[in-house]
Amino acid sequence: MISMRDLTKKYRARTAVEALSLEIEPGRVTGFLGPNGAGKSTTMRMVMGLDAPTAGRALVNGRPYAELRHPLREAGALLDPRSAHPGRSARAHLTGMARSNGIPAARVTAVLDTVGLAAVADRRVGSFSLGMRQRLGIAAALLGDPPVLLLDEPVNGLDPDGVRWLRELIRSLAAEGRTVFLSSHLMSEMQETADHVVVIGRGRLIADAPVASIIERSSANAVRIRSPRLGELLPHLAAAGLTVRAADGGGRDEVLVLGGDLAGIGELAFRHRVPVHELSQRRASLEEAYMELTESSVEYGEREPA
Ligand SMILES: Nc1ncnc2c1ncn2[C@@H]1O[C@H](COP(=O)(O)OP(=O)(O)OP(=O)(O)O)[C@@H](O)[C@H]1O
Repeated sequence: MISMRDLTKKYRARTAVEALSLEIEPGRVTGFLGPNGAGKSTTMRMVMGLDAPTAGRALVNGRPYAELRHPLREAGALLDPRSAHPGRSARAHLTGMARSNGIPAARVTAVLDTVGLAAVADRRVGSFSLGMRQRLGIAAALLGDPPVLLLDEPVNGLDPDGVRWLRELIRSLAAEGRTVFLSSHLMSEMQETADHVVVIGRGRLIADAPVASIIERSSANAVRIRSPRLGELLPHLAAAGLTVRAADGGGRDEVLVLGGDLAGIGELAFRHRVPVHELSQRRASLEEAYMELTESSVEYGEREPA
């Protein structure tokens, strides 16, 4: 379990993280989302005791990270895949960590196997690709078999097989009852992996809710309706207070109806004797829901021309 209470970090005049209060629960994958510069890495660094909060606090299993007796056995993190020394082998890197944390050497072999680096364990880390470094960072996070895991952009650099492997690993870690806190900019991957998401923008909390309810609330949920006499139906939809917009990639005989449900719209068409050739639910994606939530808090990057 990770708890944050009014967690705040200021860099001179800039507030990177502002009064975040959150409980990251065990037994599920919590995705951590936000635009570039929103404060995700800073938050994770404060949880792991690498940055001191300006105000508030972050607790891991009820205590500040710095006060944990066996930190690697309580929380593991992948924060920077470049943190391993390039001149050392993967095995030497992990063995050093295990030794200084009282972790049995057998764990090194076990985690190298888990992340698929057993065959290259004795090669210098400097010769590793980004994906291999990510795997090594994940091995380091898993080394102490901790109940809490923080992974900052772990998908970066992984090939499609690697992405899939990581998704399954993350899901199984949460299924074992661990707390998994994961940041990523890949929304489709997050939708597949996370049970719950925390969204921040400009350091402030925007949403803290199950993935399903974040998607449910999106205005991109709609009913697609196709009819050869669509023109007759449109005034009735408007009279029922429903908004209509062009269907993405659809023809002139179809529209998306916002704010209604399948049954109601089907019955409306039936009452007015308008034939319907298609009536289907269009579900929003996490990406669409996320875009709406963060629209006003994007600081960096391109904007749509006005
Ligand atoms: N050491 C530092 N000194 C000054 N400002 C910093 C420092 N570290 C982070 N910041 C600022 O704090 C803000 C939050 O940065 P952070 O890296 O936590 O965001 P992020 O959500 O992880 O972004 P990204 O998605 O781009 O990785 C940014 O405006 C950043 O410039």
